[in-house]
Amino acid sequence: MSRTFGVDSEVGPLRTVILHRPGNELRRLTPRNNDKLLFDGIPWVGRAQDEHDAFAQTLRDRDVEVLYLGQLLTEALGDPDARAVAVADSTEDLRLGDTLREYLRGHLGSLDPAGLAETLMAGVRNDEVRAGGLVTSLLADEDFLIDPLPNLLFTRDSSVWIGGSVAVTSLAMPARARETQLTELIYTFHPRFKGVERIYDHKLEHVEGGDVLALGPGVLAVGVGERTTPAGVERLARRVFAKGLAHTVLAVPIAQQRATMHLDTVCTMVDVDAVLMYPNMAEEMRALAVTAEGDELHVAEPEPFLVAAAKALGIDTLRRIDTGLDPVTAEREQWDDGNNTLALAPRVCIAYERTVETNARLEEAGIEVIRIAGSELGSGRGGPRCMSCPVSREPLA
Ligand SMILES: NC(=O)NCCC[C@H](N)C(=O)O
Repeated sequence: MSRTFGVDSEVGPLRTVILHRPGNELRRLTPRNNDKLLFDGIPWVGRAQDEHDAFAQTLRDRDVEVLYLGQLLTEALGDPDARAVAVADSTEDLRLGDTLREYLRGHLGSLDPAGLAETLMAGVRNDEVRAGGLVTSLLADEDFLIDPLPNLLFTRDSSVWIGGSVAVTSLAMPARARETQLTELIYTFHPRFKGVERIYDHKLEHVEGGDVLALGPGVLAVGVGERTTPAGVERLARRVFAKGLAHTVLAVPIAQQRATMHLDTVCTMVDVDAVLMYPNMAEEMRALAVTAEGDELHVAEPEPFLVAAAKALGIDTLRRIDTGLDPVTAEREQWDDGNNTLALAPRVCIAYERTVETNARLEEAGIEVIRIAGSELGSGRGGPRCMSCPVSREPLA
């Protein structure tokens, strides 16, 4: 089946999506490194894989094509130029020193595409290579020479499609920064994506895909908080305006804390005119509407988010459905990613089964909720939207 690229809304029928089946990179998590690697616990990897397989099957059952990041990376690394970039980029770290860097470059260069892809994702421990030399001897056995990337699971954050162009993002947390080296490789070297216009790259100001919501054709909302920076949204706005990919970017300040790390942890769209929102924050959420004024940016005064969004979309109101039932349930279910739904089409979404009250609210509002298990997947603090990067959605009729 041939499908074109492009995403101009949150809810247009989903056609193609990139997921990452969790693998050995999750087996690197220990109680000593899980905080730094942005996981709340140590997932049972086999069960996480089962849950993820069921998620992927749910998508296929609804006629969504599922691409896997690991597979795309392996295929991209079939190109010798891609391998050279991958080896150079993954060994830049100043912790390595010259001797170890040279050794590692030789080691990585000897791997086949699948082996190299696996190593780039799962990382390399000091005791897994017999490098020799001073740095090797001084590092502990369990020190990573190349850090593992357990958050690859959250493909939403490391690239985002805006119209028919893709933005390789710039991730703020050191534990995730290298993920975008991999998405950059995929979009540069994979035959499927050759020639696609790229409007952002991983060396620019921080922007994370979980903060970018395509509210409707021509309208983006971008959360600015723990991850995406004010300078990041400014840069992204300039780029999308220059390419005619949007007429309005709503910059939405969100609390700089883990519970609300991305805009999609507090707000996702479930219909062309309805959002699921975390009620404990909904009242105070504001947006600054940014539009183009020649080559400059025009920034409007802050307005309530729902008001600014409805105006930009040219509709009377954006309906709000609340996470949870009371403030405490809302707080628990927001933490468990009840907010983080993935729309398959207007009024159809995937949600974690555990966020019982939120799912009931959605159904009361006429939204079909397809429930998936996420007891293990959830330990990385991300839900169905975080775990998916839509590459193609049908335009809204
Ligand atoms: N869009 C999202 O909210 N993604 C979830 C990212 C979770 C990951 N452990 C992180 O802290 O970045």
